Amino acid sequence: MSEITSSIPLQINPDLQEERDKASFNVTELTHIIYGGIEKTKKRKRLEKLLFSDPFFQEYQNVRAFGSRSEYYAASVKKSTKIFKLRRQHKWTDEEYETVLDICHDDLALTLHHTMFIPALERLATEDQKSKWLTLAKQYKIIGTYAQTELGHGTYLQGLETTATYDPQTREFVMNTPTLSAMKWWPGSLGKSSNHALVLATLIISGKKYGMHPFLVQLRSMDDHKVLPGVRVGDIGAKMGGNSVDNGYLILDNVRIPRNNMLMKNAQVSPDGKFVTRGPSKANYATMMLIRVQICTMAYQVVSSGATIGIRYSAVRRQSKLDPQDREPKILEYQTQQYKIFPGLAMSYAFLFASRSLTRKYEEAFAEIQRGDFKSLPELHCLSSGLKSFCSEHSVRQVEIIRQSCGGHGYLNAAGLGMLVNAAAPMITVEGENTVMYLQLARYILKRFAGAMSGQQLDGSTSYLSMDPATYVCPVMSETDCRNLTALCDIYRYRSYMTVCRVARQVQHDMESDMPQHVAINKNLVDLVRAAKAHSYYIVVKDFVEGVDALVASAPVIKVLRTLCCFYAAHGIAEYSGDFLESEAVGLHQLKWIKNLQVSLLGEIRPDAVALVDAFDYHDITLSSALGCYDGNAYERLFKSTENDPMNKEEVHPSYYQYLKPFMEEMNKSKL
Ligand SMILES: CCCCC/C=C\C/C=C\C/C=C\C/C=C\C/C=C\CCCCC(=O)SCCNC(=O)CCNC(=O)[C@H](O)C(C)(C)COP(=O)(O)OP(=O)(O)OC[C@H]1O[C@@H](n2cnc3c(N)ncnc32)[C@H](O)[C@@H]1OP(=O)(O)O
Ligand SMILES: Cc1cc2nc3c(=O)[nH]c(=O)nc-3n(C[C@H](O)[C@H](O)[C@H](O)COP(=O)(O)OP(=O)(O)OC[C@H]3O[C@@H](n4cnc5c(N)ncnc54)[C@H](O)[C@@H]3O)c2cc1C
Repeated sequence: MSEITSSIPLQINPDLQEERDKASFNVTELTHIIYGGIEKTKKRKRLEKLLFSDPFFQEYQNVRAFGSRSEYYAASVKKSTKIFKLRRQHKWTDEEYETVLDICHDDLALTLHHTMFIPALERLATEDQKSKWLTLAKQYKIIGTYAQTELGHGTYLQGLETTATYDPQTREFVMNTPTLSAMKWWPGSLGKSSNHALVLATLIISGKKYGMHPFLVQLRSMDDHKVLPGVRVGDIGAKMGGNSVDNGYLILDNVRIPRNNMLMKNAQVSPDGKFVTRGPSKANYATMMLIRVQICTMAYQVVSSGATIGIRYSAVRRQSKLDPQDREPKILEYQTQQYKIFPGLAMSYAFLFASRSLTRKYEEAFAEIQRGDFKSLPELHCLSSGLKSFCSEHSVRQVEIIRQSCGGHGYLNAAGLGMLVNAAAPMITVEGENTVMYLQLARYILKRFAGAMSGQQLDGSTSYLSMDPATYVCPVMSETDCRNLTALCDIYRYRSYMTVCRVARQVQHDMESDMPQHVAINKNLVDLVRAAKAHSYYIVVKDFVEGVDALVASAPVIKVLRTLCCFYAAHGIAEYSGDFLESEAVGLHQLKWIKNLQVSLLGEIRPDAVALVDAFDYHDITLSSALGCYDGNAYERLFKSTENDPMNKEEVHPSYYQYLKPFMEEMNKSKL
């Protein structure tokens, strides 16, 4: 017993080293592909070194694990301000700053300032307004948030109740929260951190409503951070996760702001109260679309960090017996363990390619929109809505499966998986609740399908809806065909086509039976979401296949990525086999072959599993997991983590003197 210490061995756990030694490809080459080239990887490493040479970043992990809510929030404010100062000091570009946020985990108290406040100013303010407000925001001379959601409404933006009433006498807007349900509720960094908020409110001029518009409202004094007259603001309370962020409430009572505080890029109110719009009516929704695109990248980061922890731990954990003559095997040897974790590994690479492709499309469309050309907006809105929902839903579910696959230790905070699931869970809700976003996509698909039926030539992500289904023959004719990525992609495309076609016909049939449109739609909502999911799955598989096909890389890297891509596609068909059979994208024979392939691919991925997660190259501090550390010394790190546990500070806990001791004394004296 005396040999048991909590020090961490210097060497890599031999079980993990053994895995690294048998990798079939060069891990560094794949890391460069993931980060977009050698230079970017080097830059990230330099930034990591700079940040983590400061002991604060290590100490922060302890506060996060063991501190009170208030201590965690304070440490997170400190972390945010440290990063802001480093940014100024080192003159980081936006890209370098984004890299730093990725390295740091997205749990900064002031995160909304960067993720939403600044992008909203960039998208919604006029050039004059930008030169004032954006400059101040970028220099951290004001700290802001994006206050849209209310207690009564988050999804239905037309139902927002906060009002901005124009007063032409004083040339001001009067901001009001008319009811309890109108109070802003949820905005991040609102409760305690921000001194300004971009408040989304219904514009009223001379008693007439003009829809939702953005207004910049100062909330707190710039001298002492005290709340300004007419403003009530506070934190909404502890959440399942993300407790470093002060999501807040806000009540405005006749708060007057100058006319110029309405962000007027898309619509203007003249001094005498005339309302003029420019561009499409949804132009003020622009910031949400950006974040939806970013959530796909976050989903990649979430699932790839979960897979890293699960796979490294499974390579060092030994349990039970496979061969009765042999020692206990690594749990990674069990086929069932591989079946729990490898879908998350394959999904990581699928989402890497899908989020990259979506980001590229977003950047192209954004450049067009800046030039006043809005033609790509509907396609981009629907693509980003669908992929945001798909990637968040699948990544959160998969990380929870990985957490369960780590047995009891997966339940400890020190494992990092529970925290990851809880921090990532809101991706399903924020920036448009997933079902609602799938329905936005479904609405678009139905319109495009109707267009295709009337002979329109479609382009973009829905172009396949012009296909003639009669020409479809399942491209998998034999077991070997199942490895053909194009064939697998065709199966997804046809499944999507048939799912869309079925629901479109049903809606049309219901409407022709004299059902009002809204009744017909509501009667088919479940199938509409199914169609949006089938379409999104097809897009992700297509992006993965096309991404791998376009790669310029060594043969071993291409081979391992093709294997993962094949597994990702085969696994999806096996998991949703009912849908694929129902749509006749595959028959029973093909399904059997694809299921067999899926299982045999587990064994092919197995030797490269650790190398494939090493390629994500997450720093130990970023991963923040005793189970997933690079050196594989999971038990030592778990034991070490107990040193910081305040419960272990005293040999005898104060509660003993307060409660247990008197209780024991009473029990011992008792005659019963
Ligand atoms: C180891 C490495 C580290 C790993 C760890 C990594 C990360 C850390 C771990 C975890 C972190 C992960 C997650 C973090 C969690 C939280 C995230 C943090 C911050 C996020 C901030 C969140 C901020 C917010 O939520 S802000 C509020 C967002 N609110 C919404 O999104 C509201 C949703 N509602 C709407 O958008 C709309 O109401 C609507 C549903 C679209 C309906 O709108 P409506 O006006 O009613 O329109 P209608 O349906 O009638 O449609 C009309 C028409 O318009 C078209 N339309 C709609 N929207 C748009 C648009 N945006 N652009 C273009 N066109 C649009 C629509 O299609 C219709 O068109 P048509 O008429 O059919 O042609
Ligand atoms: C961690 C976190 C951070 C946030 N940060 C911000 C922020 O910074 N700023 C901000 O403004 N907001 C923020 N929000 C709010 C967030 O944007 C909303 O919660 C989100 O848009 C969902 O809206 P809701 O809460 O009104 O959900 P609801 O719309 O009430 O959803 C409840 C249920 O109703 C269903 N439903 C609703 N409408 C329909 C429909 N039309 N068809 C079918 N089903 C429907 C949904 O599918 C869901 O199942 C945050 C939320 C969270 C959890």
